[in-house]
Amino acid sequence: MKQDMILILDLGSEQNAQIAREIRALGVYSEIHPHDITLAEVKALPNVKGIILNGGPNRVVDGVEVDVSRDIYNCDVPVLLADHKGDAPWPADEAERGRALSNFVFGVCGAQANWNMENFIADQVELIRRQVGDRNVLLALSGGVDSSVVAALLIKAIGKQLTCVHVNHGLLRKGEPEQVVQVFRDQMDANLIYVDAVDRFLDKLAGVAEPEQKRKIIGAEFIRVFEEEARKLEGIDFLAQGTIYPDIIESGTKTAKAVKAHHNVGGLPEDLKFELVEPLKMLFKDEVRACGAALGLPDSMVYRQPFPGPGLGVRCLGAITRDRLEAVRASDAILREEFAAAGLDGKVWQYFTVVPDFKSVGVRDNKRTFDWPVILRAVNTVDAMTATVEDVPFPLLQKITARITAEVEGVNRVLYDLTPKPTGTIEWE
Ligand SMILES: Nc1ncnc2c1ncn2[C@@H]1O[C@H](COP(=O)(O)OP(=O)(O)OP(=O)(O)O)[C@@H](O)[C@H]1O
Repeated sequence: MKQDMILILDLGSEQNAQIAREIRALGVYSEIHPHDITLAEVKALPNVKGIILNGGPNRVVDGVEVDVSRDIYNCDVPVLLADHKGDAPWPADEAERGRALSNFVFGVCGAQANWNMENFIADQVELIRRQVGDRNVLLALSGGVDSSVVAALLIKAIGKQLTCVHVNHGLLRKGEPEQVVQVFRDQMDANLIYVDAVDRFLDKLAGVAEPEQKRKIIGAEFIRVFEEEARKLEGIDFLAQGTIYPDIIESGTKTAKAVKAHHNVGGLPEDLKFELVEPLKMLFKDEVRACGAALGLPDSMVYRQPFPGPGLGVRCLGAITRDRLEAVRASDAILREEFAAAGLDGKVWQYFTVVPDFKSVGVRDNKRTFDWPVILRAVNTVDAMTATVEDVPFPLLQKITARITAEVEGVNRVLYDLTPKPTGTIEWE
């Protein structure tokens, strides 16, 4: 490993991830570990230059104040105890906090600012080669940021020892399956299995209107398709996954409550046993994007907005029909094009279209129409717990309306969803 490290030991702070990110922003690598790590485990970590004992409101667990083992205080690297008995231990002002961190990291610990993507990629390539040897790895490649960056990293490390499986379930956005094939098969010369499962998914979903039921069918069918492909292959020992650092932090440290189990290609049958390769598990999302860009993935893949697992399936409200699904896909493509042309694509957190399962009366070329509406949604959020509606310029809304009603078959109206979260959720289903 090439980079110096500042270790954050979790003594119940709610700012562990934030402090780690801010230290990394100074160019120094930082990892969060639980408070009961042993001195031997600390010593086994590479290049630890300093330790922050990060106390906070969750320090008292079941009436007992948690602490690290005594010998960590006497460790041969500087130890900073950030705990002011219940107060926020770090300055609230970002610049002041930056100065405090910089003083400890560089002034006290003498760490080098050598955390960068080039070194990270070089380290990971070495680690992946060491873990995998001459064996083979399987990856479910959605074309989303996380699995795409894992794919690019593994292609660099082990080339054709990686097999990627991309499942086109018919619920992807316009151009996405084509882009996966073009980037990974054509440009990166990867082993890519492209599975056209469109009919299979849409047949299974036919007539199913209940949102949770739709999500379950999509999830279960995905596992089934992926499992079938995995069984056709021989000599695969590893499964690569796009687990990222927030997935791990959110699965719970010993002081914080577990937020959620981290998701991945879970649900594979017991007899399909793989060892996991998770090269992004120490990266925050912005670092995953930087890694993807450094590996040469196109911006449209690396900086794409978040997209729900069940894809367009939850934006084609109620029971999915092929014609309404096409209306969602075509209107979504127009919205994305117009937002990009107006420079809103890098600014608005998430924007998409929804097609409900009812029609309204309209008029076109002096003739009565009876068609669907398209609902536009554009929201901003920091943590996805709350969201505000983007104040889209009215002329742009009018232009998008004109294009959608002219170009998308079966649509005669366009609506803008003005609802923040709460009371609406970001997605409609
Ligand atoms: N259509 C698909 N084809 C192949 N693999 C898929 C597909 N959809 C999902 N996956 C796999 O399931 C994982 C979890 O999917 P999810 O939709 O929750 O995305 P995610 O965690 O945001 O990851 P990503 O950014 O890679 O899409 C993906 O990382 C990928 O490995």
